Amino acid sequence: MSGAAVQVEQLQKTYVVPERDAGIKAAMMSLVRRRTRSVAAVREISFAVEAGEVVGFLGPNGAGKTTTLKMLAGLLHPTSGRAEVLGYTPWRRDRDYLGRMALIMGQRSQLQWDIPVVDSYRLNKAVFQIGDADFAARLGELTDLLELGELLRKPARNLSLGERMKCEFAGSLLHRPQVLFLDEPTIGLDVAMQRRIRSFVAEYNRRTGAVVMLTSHYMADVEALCKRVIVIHHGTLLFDGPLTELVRTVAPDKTITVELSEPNTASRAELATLLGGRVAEAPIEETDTGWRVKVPAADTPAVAARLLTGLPVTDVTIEDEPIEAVIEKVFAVPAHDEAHGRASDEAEVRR
Ligand SMILES: Nc1ncnc2c1ncn2[C@@H]1O[C@H](COP(=O)(O)OP(=O)(O)OP(=O)(O)O)[C@@H](O)[C@H]1O
Repeated sequence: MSGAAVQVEQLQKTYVVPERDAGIKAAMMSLVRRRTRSVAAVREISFAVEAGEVVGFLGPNGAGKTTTLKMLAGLLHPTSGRAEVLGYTPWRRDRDYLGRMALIMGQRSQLQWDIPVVDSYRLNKAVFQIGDADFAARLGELTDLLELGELLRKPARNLSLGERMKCEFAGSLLHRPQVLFLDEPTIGLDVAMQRRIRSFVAEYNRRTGAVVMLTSHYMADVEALCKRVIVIHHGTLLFDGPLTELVRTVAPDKTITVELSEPNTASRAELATLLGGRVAEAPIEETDTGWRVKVPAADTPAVAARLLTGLPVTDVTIEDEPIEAVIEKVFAVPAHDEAHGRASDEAEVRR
């Protein structure tokens, strides 16, 4: 495999789940003949992440994101395929590997519920064999960065969700992992706390050069942190590249809004003429104070210039399609993955 920090090749995970119809007869039958169903959660995905990169791992519910992160964190064995993280095969659970990565899940606490947070940290200190001086220095740094202060003395069960997440981060980073897998780290947090966690992740990446792979349903997280995104859907990799390229490909238009000193001085037909050429076919919408038009991104400067010279414009704004809308379009691909000749997500198997 190459020297990338994370290298994934043809990774697959199929869960086999028992299946039974309702009723006593079905329960009896299942004793002699077990019926199972296989769920293809991750299908032959391949990608590589270089040291220092922050990559957004996107997909709708059930796409296979958590399953992939769990394999990379060594919590699950794949059905087939290969992965190396920092040169280790994660599911061999090499002690050195576990000491160099962290998986933080927004919906699962890794802190001991009933003891003060700092005592949970002391347990981590022992597990990861962190020296006294390193522990004190790192805890001091993380306490400052995340403003933990008094929280360290409280049991985790007494913390608010946002406070707990800050403490989860600090606890998971005391051993200075070089790879961070973050699964919905801001889920359920208020906007201010989301921003706090986001800037903390960016700062940790900047200070340590750690690789970060992040799943989030909040596009603000992705926009703020990830230049590159990997999109999976139905377990299949749909896109891997710069976020800007994804936006350009899926939403190639920009919206220009002009406010006029004398609203509606230009008729729709006049405006269309002013826009000219194929731009004239773009959707034109009348607003209370002027017009809003959608134009191909490449034509934006020329169109804006024509509007500015041809109309009594008092204000002009040019916007990309909101990232949420872009991602929604990406996810709107059909459930059936014809390109791979698969008829369905789930195949029946009997034994
Ligand atoms: N332990 C399991 N046993 C059986 N099926 C599972 C198991 N875990 C996940 N799945 C199934 O595998 C598929 C992928 O699930 P996964 O949790 O990886 O998706 P996800 O992209 O993380 O979704 P979400 O955004 O909802 O967390 C889904 O169809 C899910 O129902």
